[in-house]
Amino acid sequence: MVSISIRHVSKMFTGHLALNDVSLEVERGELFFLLGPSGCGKTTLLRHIAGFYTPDKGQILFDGRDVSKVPPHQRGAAMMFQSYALWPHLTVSQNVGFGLEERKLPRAEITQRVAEALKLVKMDGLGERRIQALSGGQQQRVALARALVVRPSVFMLDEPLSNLDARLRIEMRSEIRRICKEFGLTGIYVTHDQKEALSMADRMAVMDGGKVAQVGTPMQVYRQPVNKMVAEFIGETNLIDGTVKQASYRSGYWDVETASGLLRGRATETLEPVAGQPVTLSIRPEAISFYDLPDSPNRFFGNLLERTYLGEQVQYELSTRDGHLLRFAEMNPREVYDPGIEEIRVNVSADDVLILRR
Ligand SMILES: Nc1ncnc2c1ncn2[C@@H]1O[C@H](COP(=O)(O)OP(=O)(O)OP(=O)(O)O)[C@@H](O)[C@H]1O
Repeated sequence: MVSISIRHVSKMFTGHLALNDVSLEVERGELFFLLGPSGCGKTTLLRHIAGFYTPDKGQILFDGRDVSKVPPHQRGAAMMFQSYALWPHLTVSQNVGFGLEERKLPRAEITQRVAEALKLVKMDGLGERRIQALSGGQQQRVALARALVVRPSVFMLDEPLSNLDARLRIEMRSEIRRICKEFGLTGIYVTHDQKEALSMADRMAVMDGGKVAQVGTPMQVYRQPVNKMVAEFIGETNLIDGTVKQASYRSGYWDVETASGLLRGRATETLEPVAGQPVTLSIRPEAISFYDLPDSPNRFFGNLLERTYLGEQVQYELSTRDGHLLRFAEMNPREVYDPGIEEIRVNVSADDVLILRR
């Protein structure tokens, strides 16, 4: 188990700044996610940690030791790619044991460690199978075993689940997390799938344009996004522009003038609003309800445009009086409302109206 420090790392690719002064601290044994839209620099950062790239500026430290110029195979890190990169002509055991053969370990130890790794990923008994004779999910487990068999101190995963179907992806999320925790691995996991990150991460960094926009636990990032980009990227949200009018009688809450009238919201930890400040309000769809909410001054009136029934929830679109489109969701719906209904009123608690810097 090692801790990883990334200190002021920048990387330029042919006139394009792929990483712009990135600093992060990853704790020992932590499963840390790098998340963000395509091209934001996630893979480039992961490759720096793995040692495939050297930073133009800054340092990467493992347990306080500068490894910026240490080659990949001397960093004690293992990497798992989206494309598994298994050898189709070898058996499962041969694939898993390949790294140990290269290190010239004794035969008996290789056999024992391969068997252990296969057991860990629930593939025991399938060691003699050819790779072609495996399902996508099983191939994924073999790739996992192959990465873990060398007992890495840092485990890096680059979109490891993107080739799996939806059901397997969900199953493998908890499997990978279990294995990382059982092994006590420091894991760095790259994905653009926010559900994967929210469900698996101890902490995450949301990246944008080569910079770190926010670092936090899944709940911190979801509940306290620092800006519009993070609020929109992590989960769905409704954004409404407005101007801060005054502090409300409850401390931490503010009244904001918007085209939909006066709305009351709470400021995030990183924002101390002042009267007259232009802000954006973020309201999650699941926070909006048909029902009156206690202590809620926030109401929207409009016509129901769309309805999507999804079983555990029903999603609606409301066209508000002032011409906004408001998306909202009722969880565990016992009844549904038809599109076309006019003059509907929906409510949202001040706790769920987040005031963000504009
Ligand atoms: N070897 C390279 N040479 C030149 N430009 C590169 C190279 N690798 C990445 N880039 C550029 O650097 C930026 C960051 O790329 P990177 O692959 O890190 O993004 P990403 O966040 O992992 O995206 P994705 O989710 O699409 O994989 C992109 O603009 C990309 O085109």
